[in-house]
Amino acid sequence: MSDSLFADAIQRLDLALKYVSISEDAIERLKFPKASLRVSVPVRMDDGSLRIFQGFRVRHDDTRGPTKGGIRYHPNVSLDEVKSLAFWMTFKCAALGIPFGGAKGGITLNPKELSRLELERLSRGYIDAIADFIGPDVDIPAPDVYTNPMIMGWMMDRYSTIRRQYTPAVVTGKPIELGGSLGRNTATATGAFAVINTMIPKFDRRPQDTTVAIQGFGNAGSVLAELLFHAGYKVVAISDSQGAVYDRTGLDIPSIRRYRESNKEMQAVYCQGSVCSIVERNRLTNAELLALDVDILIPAALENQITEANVNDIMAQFIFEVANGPITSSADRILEKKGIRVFPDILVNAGGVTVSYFEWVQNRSGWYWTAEEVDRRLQEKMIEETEKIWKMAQERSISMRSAAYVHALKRLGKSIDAKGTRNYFGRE
Ligand SMILES: NC(=O)C1=CN([C@@H]2O[C@H](COP(=O)(O)OP(=O)(O)OC[C@H]3O[C@@H](n4cnc5c(N)ncnc54)[C@H](OP(=O)(O)O)[C@@H]3O)[C@@H](O)[C@H]2O)C=CC1
Ligand SMILES: O=C(O)CCC(=O)C(=O)O
Repeated sequence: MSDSLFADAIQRLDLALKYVSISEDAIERLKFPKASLRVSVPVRMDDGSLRIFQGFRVRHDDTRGPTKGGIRYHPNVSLDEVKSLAFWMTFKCAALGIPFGGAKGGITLNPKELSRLELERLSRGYIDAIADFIGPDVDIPAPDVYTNPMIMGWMMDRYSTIRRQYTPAVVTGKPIELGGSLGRNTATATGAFAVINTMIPKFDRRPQDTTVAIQGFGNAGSVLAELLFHAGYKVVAISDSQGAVYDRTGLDIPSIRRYRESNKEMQAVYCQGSVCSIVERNRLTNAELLALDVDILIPAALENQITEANVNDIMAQFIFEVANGPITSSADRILEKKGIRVFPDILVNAGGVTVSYFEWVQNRSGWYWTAEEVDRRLQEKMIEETEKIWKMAQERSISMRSAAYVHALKRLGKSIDAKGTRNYFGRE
């Protein structure tokens, strides 16, 4: 296996190309990001010192529209990671039929070590550094790991100041008061829940007989855990960066979420209460959670969690990828051979970007939708595209991942070819 995440991501493209005929030019184009920006962001810290942070923004492909993708604050952020995340965004938007290309951004840091004011200065400084690279018709950021609506609000405000124009459509996932969409904060989980509810009955399973383990209890994982709980699924294990907790009779997810919410320190940006300090019994490591004998495993934290090293420990029958890239391509091949059904990130977690698209449409039109309208359109989109991908997987006897890539590639290939080779590649 290659040690580069991007090289590994490209392997998914190569695999899907066996099942779809698109022009060589289009394929070549998709193997390289359109543009990558690396910036230094100087931040005056509360103690008066100056720290320089490394930031990135990568635009992978804009054939189908302005590029779109979140911004991550994490110690492991690198150009390789951001390129891969941008690549997946291109395929996610195409798989869902959203008129956007793919992008991603990030800053390398542990945001939990910064005060709220330091975070605000960092977020505004990042926008100062990338302002010429983004825009409502060019590239539109959103939240990802360890970023949230408050940070998106600061970013939108800073961009508007630079442009001397109120520009809500430059960023999505904003606070409602600054033009955010109802339903964006829960959209990733709601979309994943729609995929699970569409797929699980096809295997003659009922929620009440189905056990679930979820790695990651943030925006995506915690909301999804609660949706599954209310639908009758037995959520037996959850985790965060501190470790996992397990109860084979099922965890009371709403109480855990309520406890965390009520104990958030008022000034803290990141929730301080780990699930491990809330549920004190049956502690596990994250590695042990992945190996639990459950029906459904949901990685909802970071990439590269299931690799060749631990793939043979996996006992779940279904894996729904809420995180981006949680399974390496070599582990994926082994899971397929073992008959474990994997539902891919570019479909399962696409609810987030779908409602981001709705937010952008609302910002552009100045007409704001009700929560019911957002939810109705999200459900419609997620179920329709899940069914199309499932049908293709059945008809061609291929994995859901390959089917999702083929589905996306067909849309991408048509758009790339429609542009014409002369225009696109500068040929005479
Ligand atoms: N937010 C969105 O709209 C979308 C997110 N995604 C993807 O979903 C995944 C999660 O994102 P999101 O929920 O927004 O992020 P959050 O920042 O809200 O939450 C991240 C969660 O992952 C936990 N975590 C961090 N490191 C580890 C680790 N090493 N092992 C286990 N858990 C860990 C965190 O724990 P702790 O609280 O202890 O720090 C936290 O519970 C990411 O892959 C992201 O790219 C995909 C589409 C859209
Ligand atoms: O909402 C968006 O625009 C992008 C969300 C995101 O980063 C993702 O889907 O991975």
